[in-house]
Amino acid sequence: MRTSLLRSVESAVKRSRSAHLRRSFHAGAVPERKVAILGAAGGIGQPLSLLMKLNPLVTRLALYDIAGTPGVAADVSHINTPAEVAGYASEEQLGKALEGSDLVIIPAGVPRKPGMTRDDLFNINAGIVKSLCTAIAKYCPNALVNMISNPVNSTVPIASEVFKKAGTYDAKKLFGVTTLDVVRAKTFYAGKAKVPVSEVNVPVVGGHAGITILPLFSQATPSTNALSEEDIHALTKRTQDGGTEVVEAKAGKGSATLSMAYAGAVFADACLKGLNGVPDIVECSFVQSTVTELPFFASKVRLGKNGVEEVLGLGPLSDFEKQGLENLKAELKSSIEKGIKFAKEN
Ligand SMILES: NC(=O)c1ccc[n+]([C@@H]2O[C@H](COP(=O)([O-])OP(=O)(O)OC[C@H]3O[C@@H](n4cnc5c(N)ncnc54)[C@H](O)[C@@H]3O)[C@@H](O)[C@H]2O)c1
Ligand SMILES: O=C(O)C[C@H](O)C(=O)O
Repeated sequence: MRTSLLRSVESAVKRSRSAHLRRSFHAGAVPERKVAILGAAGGIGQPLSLLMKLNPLVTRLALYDIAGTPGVAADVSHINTPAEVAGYASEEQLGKALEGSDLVIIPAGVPRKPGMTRDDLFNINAGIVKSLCTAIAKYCPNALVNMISNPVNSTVPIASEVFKKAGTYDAKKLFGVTTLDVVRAKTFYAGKAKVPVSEVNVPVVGGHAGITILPLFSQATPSTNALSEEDIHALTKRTQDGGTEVVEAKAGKGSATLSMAYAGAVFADACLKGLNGVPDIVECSFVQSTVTELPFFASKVRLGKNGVEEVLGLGPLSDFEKQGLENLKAELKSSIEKGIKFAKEN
């Protein structure tokens, strides 16, 4: 009788201890994180919402769009992962969607059709980004912002100006998402160099349009002697034209959505890990920078508890890359200035 009583007390104590350990582990090691996706019902937004619902670091997922959000939110919410999903479907609900967010991902805006440049999207997307960033400044001024909407070379400067005007700008928290360029460079390099794609790393610097996209294949790992100069030039061109390759293949039905959702989810996961204090999280991103004379530039960035912890330098460049760097500066400078001018005048 006594032994059975003792056993049941012991097991109750054990249960309570392990419940306590579980609670303190959740409270201490994995903080609650709210992620908002603006443009969640779009070509990128939908698969990105799915991928963020699968991310164990996300506690709450706010899906906002001007059309189609209830369906996407209901659909994604049925997936049996912990993140709680809520849909927000009109401008009046934008504040609720943003409140308490740690990370806001913006894939809102129009995509390219064949024959267009990313800059051709400026007239429509600049206004969309400006109004969304005005709301971010109001409702979640401390959130990290992952800008996907094109032209990234201009939308990131627009966001910085909107935040400056609102008095909330923190350069450490604003990121242009260029991860898709890295994803492409890794894939194309692995195919050509015949190395396992999962082991490949290639930094991509500069910006996110045409020749402003500069993959640094001289720093690619695993390194190889198997590639000729001609191969490197062709890989560079293919990476720079990767977006156009998809736009043409989709023949008027938009631009990259699935690979972009993957890239966006990879970058968002890196941001969340940085926020949670995971050390040595490094990704390329278009951020405020002193790496060159340009005020914004994509390079490797170390992510931390406040967003950007360190903007890393370019490392040694080949002569071909040095030339590419000089060639991209004029276009990137003018796209940055165009964004700043728009935000100052509107
Ligand atoms: N950074 C990159 O590497 C990268 C890659 C691919 C696409 N993009 C860009 O991402 C953007 C979206 O592409 P997509 O294929 O998903 O387009 P899409 O048209 O399929 O979806 C865009 C969504 O944005 C929504 N939207 C429009 N105005 C809005 C507003 N004010 N607030 C909230 N939502 C709004 C639309 O309703 C739509 O659901 C485009 O600008 C595209 O060029 C960037
Ligand atoms: O090419 C586009 O217009 C979309 C995006 O920027 C991409 O690189 O795929």
